[in-house]
Amino acid sequence: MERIDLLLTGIGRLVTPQGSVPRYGEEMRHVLEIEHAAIAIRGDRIALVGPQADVLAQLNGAEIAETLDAGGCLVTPGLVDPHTHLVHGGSREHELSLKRSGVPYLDILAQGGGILSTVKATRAASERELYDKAFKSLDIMLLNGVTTVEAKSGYGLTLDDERKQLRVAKRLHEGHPVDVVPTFMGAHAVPAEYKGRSDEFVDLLVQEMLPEVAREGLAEFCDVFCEHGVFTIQQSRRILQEGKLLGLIPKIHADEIESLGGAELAGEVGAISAEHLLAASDEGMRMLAANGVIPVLLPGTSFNLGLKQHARAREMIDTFRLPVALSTDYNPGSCPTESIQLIMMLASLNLRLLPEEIITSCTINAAAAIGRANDIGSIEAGKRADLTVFDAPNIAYLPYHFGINHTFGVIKNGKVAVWDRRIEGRRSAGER
Ligand SMILES: N=CN[C@@H](CCC(=O)O)C(=O)O
Ligand SMILES: [Zn+2]
Repeated sequence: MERIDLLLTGIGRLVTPQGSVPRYGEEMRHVLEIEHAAIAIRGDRIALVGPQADVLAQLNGAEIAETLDAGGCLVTPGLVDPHTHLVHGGSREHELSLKRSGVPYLDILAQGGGILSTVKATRAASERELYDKAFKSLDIMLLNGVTTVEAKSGYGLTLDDERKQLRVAKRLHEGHPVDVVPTFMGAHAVPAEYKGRSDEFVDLLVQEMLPEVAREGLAEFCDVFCEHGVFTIQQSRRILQEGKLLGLIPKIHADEIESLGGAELAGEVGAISAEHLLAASDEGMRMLAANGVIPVLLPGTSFNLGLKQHARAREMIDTFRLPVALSTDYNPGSCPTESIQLIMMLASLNLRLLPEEIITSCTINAAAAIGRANDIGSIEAGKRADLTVFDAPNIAYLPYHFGINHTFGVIKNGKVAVWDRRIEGRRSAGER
């Protein structure tokens, strides 16, 4: 056996989905569970995983640079957050009372607030300010156990301001332990200067913004807010198809508030994922399934907007055999939280997902929603050594004991990124 850089022992329970593709329907419940496990890491890769006795036997005679005892904690793959609006200026607590008095989300946007208020703040912010603010959010995500995050632009809405957001995302990827995956979302809202002229804004997007973003390699995905009063099905189709021709993989905010046919469009254009989907039709869900589109559900958003309706996750899994993923949708308007563990709780409460389905949704299926299921999302030899260590006896405990952060440790790219001294306390307590 070659040299091992890091050996993680004393894992009370290891839970992981398996494979390099999304888990569909009832497969989402099939996770591997190993008690008293260990993981050997070489460089940024997992070299060995299994029951501790087996791993130690296989390592017999190997040089081990560092050994860490997980103190009997629960270990899962590093969590993946595949839908965030990470980079933005300002915040929108000034809209809270308006929202709570019953003014709908889309009405606030139509009045020039909502997303457009964050557009003003983002345009006014320097690259440094955007970087520092997003860096803090990434710290919170990491401390919550997240190791990879998708980040959308969409608060610039001019070529230069969109490029500014995407450049910040790139620098964050380089400068923060959490990996940041960039998505161009110039079609997030029609900016004030194009009010009533949305087709002209779409021309600008297609003719100038998309080609430049693709030319500079600033994004992997292209996303559109397809919604009543924002971008129509026809406009969304045009943007996503043009983006696809330029090598940007389609994603879509679909059927969040009204059933417009966004899920159907996701299937038609071959999107990698469709997001929200509260109002998706049966035909829409059938189209997602027929075209391998991953539904990314955002229960924090429906919760925070006070909506009675939730995405029909049980039907998606049980009837349509879809590979559901979960995400925070972290953004300053509809879901101002970085806490993926809150989302786990809401997925249990409002989407009726089982603990195994929740773990799968936050790991391998979330990784697949950003095209990375072959690299992250499970604990297997050869995969990236991204691991989250929880102070919990099992995975059901995570959504059960809610409102707190269970994460005690995070290994990112084979390196210790978070290690709470309370792990040591757990170990000594276990030994007594
Ligand atoms: N729905 C559109 N976009 C975001 C919200 C953005 C905002 O309100 O600033 C979402 O995914 O919920
Ligand atoms: Zn969103």
